[in-house]
Amino acid sequence: MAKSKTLPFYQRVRVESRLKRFLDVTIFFLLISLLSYRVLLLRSHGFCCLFAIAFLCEFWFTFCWAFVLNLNWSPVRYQTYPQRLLKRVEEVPPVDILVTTADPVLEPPIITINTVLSVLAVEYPATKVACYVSDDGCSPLTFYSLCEALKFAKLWVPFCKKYKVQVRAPFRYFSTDLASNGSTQFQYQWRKMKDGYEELQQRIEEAAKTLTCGGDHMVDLADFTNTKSNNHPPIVKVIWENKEGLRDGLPNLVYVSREKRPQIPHHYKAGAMNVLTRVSGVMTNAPYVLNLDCDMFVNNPDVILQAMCLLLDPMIDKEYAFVQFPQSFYNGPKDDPFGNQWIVTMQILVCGMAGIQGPMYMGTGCFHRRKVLYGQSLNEANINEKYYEEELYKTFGNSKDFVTSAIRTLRSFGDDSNCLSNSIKSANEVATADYEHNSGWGSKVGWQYGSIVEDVLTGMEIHKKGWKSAYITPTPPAFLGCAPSGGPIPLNHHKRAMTGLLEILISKKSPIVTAFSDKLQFRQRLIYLWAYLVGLRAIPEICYAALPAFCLISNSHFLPKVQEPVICVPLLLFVILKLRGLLDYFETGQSVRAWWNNLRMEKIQTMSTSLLGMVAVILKTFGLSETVFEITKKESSSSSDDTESRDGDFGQFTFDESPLFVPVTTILMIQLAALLIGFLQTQPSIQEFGVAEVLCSVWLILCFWPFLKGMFAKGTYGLPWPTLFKSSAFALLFVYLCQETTK
Ligand SMILES: O=c1ccn([C@@H]2O[C@H](COP(=O)(O)OP(=O)(O)O[C@H]3O[C@H](CO)[C@@H](O)[C@H](O)[C@H]3O)[C@@H](O)[C@H]2O)c(=O)[nH]1
Ligand SMILES: [Mn+2]
Repeated sequence: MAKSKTLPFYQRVRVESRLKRFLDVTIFFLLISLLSYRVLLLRSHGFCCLFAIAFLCEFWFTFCWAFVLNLNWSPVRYQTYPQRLLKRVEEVPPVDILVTTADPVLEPPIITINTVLSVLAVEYPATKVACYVSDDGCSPLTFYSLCEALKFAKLWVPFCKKYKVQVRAPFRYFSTDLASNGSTQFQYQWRKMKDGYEELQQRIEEAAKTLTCGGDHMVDLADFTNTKSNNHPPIVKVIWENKEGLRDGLPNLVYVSREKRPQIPHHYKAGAMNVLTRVSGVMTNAPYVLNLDCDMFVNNPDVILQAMCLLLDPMIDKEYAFVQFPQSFYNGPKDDPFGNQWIVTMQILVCGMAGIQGPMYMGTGCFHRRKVLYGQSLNEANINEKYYEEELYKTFGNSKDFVTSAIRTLRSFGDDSNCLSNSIKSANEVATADYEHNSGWGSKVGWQYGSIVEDVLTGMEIHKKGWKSAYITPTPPAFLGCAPSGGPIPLNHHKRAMTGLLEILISKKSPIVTAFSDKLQFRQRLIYLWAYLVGLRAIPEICYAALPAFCLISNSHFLPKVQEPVICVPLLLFVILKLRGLLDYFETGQSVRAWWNNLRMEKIQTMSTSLLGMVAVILKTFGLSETVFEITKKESSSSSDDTESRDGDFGQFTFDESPLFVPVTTILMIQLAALLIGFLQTQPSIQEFGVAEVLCSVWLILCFWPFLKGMFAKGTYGLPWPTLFKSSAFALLFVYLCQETTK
């Protein structure tokens, strides 16, 4: 008995592998050897532009590998024990769950309400949960859907709790057939629920048609008359309040559409999160905040307890500022053809970060301590005298109610839930468009502005204060979202990330600039730098890809010839590097195919999205354009015909006229042209044949296979003419220049 009192709620387990360490170090030494070879060559042959470029690229690769080495060195995993927590903690703390949605077309409300339903049904006392939905689209359809979802929730939530349903997002739950082994009562209830959900779906579909022409609805939509998504007053509506305080009832549900005015910047998701933070602050003010994207439903109903194991452990030496769960996806196509299931990243790379100061904040599926979001540093135990009232108003804005709530938070006072309907007025006040004017929101407190990857930036600012973060990977996965399939969407998605990461690198908050004034751990700083530098790697990658082509066309070499012993170095490097990658895929139970798909997508992404991300940042720096948060289209694969069409074009690439496709098509054409020219030229003198260069070229063509197919396919599966035209122009120019320089 006494022993159970001292058992921790969680354990941090080191999971490093000797083999991987050995391979990582070997790769690093091979890279160094390659560099030394270049230096020797430059010394004996004198300066040569070709070798110099090769040297610079390889120097970059070595530099990056040092970061990777750091990342993979000491991974950890967390093991949680929720049962111990339940035994020892009498009253679990409240949590505010913040969900963002922004566009009823790109993010169909049926997806959002599934997330909301899964939130309302979590295994946690209903009195301790409040769900806030931010709607940046100011859409009556979203509001209507939420109201309808609430009616369904009154049946759904008790059903889930009674039968211990695992997946509590109805569209996923009903995507598998009824198991025949349940009791008859369960079977009856199951059918009833399924019918109820289908009706809900129908009502929303109908509303989508009629709302636009002003149909009559059971829900009061007066607030939405004469509103435009980018021009409207704040709308805060309590959809449900758990007035009686029933632990088994339904959690509070609040709809928030912050004020938008065309001339006032709204800072996209970061802005929406800050409004939600304030609205929830004046309403329920829970000490913990979980935020979810509208497509990330709760897949593991125990998730809050899991997080609490880390946040509440009495034996924690240093408090964790936030607890991040992995971003995982449902319904991923087999073998991850678009490389966006992130399995290795989530299961291996992030564990590497967890072994240092902690994972980055990934924007969704993360529990934050509210006081940390309010700017508290580690060891600054409670709000102290230095916070004069005046200063608080300066930081948090001019709402008395909000500042009062913030003081409670910063002083770690207990529960202070208000009656929701009484706080509507202050909620509207803090959701106005100019509320943040001249305040600390977006810089000192809350979600950070200045980059379209607000999450990484916000997390870094927290780490800079000396806080740690933790990472839990429970089975079944805590949250599941939808990953975009095929063609342009994942590339655009990636481009946005690249743009945002570069924005941080060149900003005032860059970890290089603040190196002497912040509390980032050295190795954690390297991790952030590595993430930001990824955005720059298009240049060395593209240059390196051009080298073999150049050599084939101009009949020269940048790699050792086959008969030279030193050829072993690049050869071994290549083989070990690929095997090392493969190891991670085997470890996470994936196939060789998945490894290959990810490998080639990474190549494709580097050369297209990183490049265009760089261009976007350069344009922003010169004030020529602004970076925009383009919302990713979410597929509602809830209906069965959707799944069929998905299977139909399974894994196929689709293209459009986006400039994103030009760089890769160009490089592909250059390789093809180079091989052709190379073979024609080397006929007479077999001696000069650059085997290594040919292999490089062929390897690239294999990586770009979907594009090669796209050059000959039709419709959306084919590369459009303008893209082909632009790319061939660039490729011809390259060939011409190569021949000119060797004349
Ligand atoms: O003006 C906006 C734009 C977006 N969103 C919401 O932001 C979320 C993420 O948008 P999405 O288009 O799905 O972006 P992703 O690239 O999938 O998001 C990843 O990258 C973002 C930026 O790094 C993170 O914030 C996300 O959590 C992370 O999932 C969605 O819920 C949107 O509704 C808003 O609320 N307001
Ligand atoms: Mn998303």
